[in-house]
Amino acid sequence: MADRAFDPASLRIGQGFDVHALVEGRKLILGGVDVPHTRGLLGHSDADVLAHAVADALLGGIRGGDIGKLFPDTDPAYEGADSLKLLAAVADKVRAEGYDILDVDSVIAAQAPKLSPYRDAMRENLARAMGVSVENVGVKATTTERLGFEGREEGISATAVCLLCRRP
Ligand SMILES: Nc1ccn([C@@H]2O[C@H](COP(=O)(O)O)[C@@H](O)[C@H]2O)c(=O)n1
Ligand SMILES: C[C@@]1(CO)OP(=O)(O)OP(=O)(O)OC[C@H]1O
Repeated sequence: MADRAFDPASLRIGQGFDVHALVEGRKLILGGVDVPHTRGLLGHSDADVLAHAVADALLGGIRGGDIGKLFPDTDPAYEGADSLKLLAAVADKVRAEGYDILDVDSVIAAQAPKLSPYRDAMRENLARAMGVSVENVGVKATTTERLGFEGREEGISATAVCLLCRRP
């Protein structure tokens, strides 16, 4: 790391969190992956709770509000929107503000279905959307041991953190 000297004041962290309800008759899209399941997430967009949490983490890092401010859920333009495209637009905004995306990590809280088979595909989709290496994108999954709304399979939540660096 000796050759990677940087001004610590150029670093920013961001945190994002999102929840969507599980309902019948919707696809379950997580990190851009169409996960086979009996129910899917309800939302104005494709309700990709993971992509939304990551987008909000990026926006937190630049103190840029949140995705609801950028892409209002009252705007028909975002009805059924591909959330990876919204995430790509947010990543472009981060770079336009003078920041590079160094690292992103995330957790999905879902009692079901089993998500580990889709983890790497989600990482690849998120990385491509943000224009970063897949090595710099983490996705994890946890149940909540049947506790809370995720545990009762009423919904799925996701949380994400990111590290940004202002270009010199
Ligand atoms: N929807 C999920 C939830 C969990 N996993 C994987 O199972 C592991 C154990 O989960 P616990 O909640 O019992 O700690 C977890 O670390 C994940 O690898 C999963 O794939 N999909
Ligand atoms: C993604 C957006 C797009 O209108 O809508 P939803 O899919 O409803 O998702 P949510 O996280 O509730 O709000 C953010 C909105 O920007």
